[in-house]
Amino acid sequence: MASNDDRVKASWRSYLELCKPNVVALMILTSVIGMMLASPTFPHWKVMLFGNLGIALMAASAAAINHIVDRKIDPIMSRTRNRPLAKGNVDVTHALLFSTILGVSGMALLITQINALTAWLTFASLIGYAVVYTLFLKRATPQNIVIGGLAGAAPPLLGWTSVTGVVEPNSLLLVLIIFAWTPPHFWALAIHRKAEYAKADIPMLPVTHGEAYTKVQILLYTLILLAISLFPFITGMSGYLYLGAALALGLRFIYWAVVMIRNVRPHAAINTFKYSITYLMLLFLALLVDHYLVAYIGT
Ligand code: HEM
Ligand SMILES: CC(C)=CCC/C(C)=C/CC/C(C)=C/COP(=O)(O)OP(=O)(O)O
Repeated sequence: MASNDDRVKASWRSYLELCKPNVVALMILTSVIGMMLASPTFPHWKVMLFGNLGIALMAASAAAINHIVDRKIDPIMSRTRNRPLAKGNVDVTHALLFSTILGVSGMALLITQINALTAWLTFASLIGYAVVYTLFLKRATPQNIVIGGLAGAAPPLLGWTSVTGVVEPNSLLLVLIIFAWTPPHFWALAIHRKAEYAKADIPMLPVTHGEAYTKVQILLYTLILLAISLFPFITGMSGYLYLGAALALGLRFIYWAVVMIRNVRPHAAINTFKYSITYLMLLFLALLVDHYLVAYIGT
């Protein structure tokens, strides 16, 4: 029999799971880097702490709403059937309350400690993901994740505006990178999980247009991504170290897209999905290292 302690731990874990912590962690890495690139000096500790905390709370709130909206389809797919609401470990009322607490405290932090622009842009991202994508687009069109991807791509912009209070062109470049990255990131997983999405009646691209078509789309987006990822170098935001990293990481992504199209390797789709996460992490770290290296060498 489970002890009281086990039950408490299980419920903590369930609430943590509602936040999609790994996804939010990578988002926060991109918002931290957005903050650091926004100014030549290191951002004020208050902006770093309250800005990222506010953005993380709002993203986690959106993730919890996603769990609530998807509670009927999550039990159908093996990847999601153990989620807290799908399993009944957390009920809708508690999840809604939890999401509201996260969202309201995130918004309060951003408005009082950061600035109104960042707060409202973050709120727009929350609505974009939790309502526009999850409630409508996900069930309506195979272009769901392309349009919905804009919400997930926002964190570097949110980090940037936390520091500057204004939307600047370079911050939009970072958004564009994640926007172009999202289709290959997600469609690789969707190919791997095609049968489950079909079973749940969700019109993901591999279900509606087939695997071969989706793989070509992935290749096209990885080519676009490689091109877009060079913009920070072209505009002078980053230097040669970043250029080298963007080229190497981008070519590796294209390699995986081609491996998928050639259909000669088992597990190519899931490996491409895993690589997409490594790609984004390393690309943003390269932006960061380059930024401080250039500043250091320049002094
Ligand atoms: C609309 C846009 C996006 C869609 C549809 C999408 C979809 C997904 C899905 C279905 C998973 C699998 C989750 C699981 O197995 O539990 C996943 C995992 C992941 N995604 Fe995304 N994603 C999107 C945007 C992003 C963004 C913007 C980031 C970060 C900047 C991100 C980072 C991750 C990470 C780190 C994982 C691994 C999670 C884990 O291992 O627990 N995703 N994504
Ligand atoms: C405020 C802000 C920055 C908001 C962004 C919030 C956020 C956590 C976006 C995550 C994107 C994501 C994991 C989409 C997958 O949803 P899915 O429903 O297709 O995947 P699932 O089946 O794994 O739930």
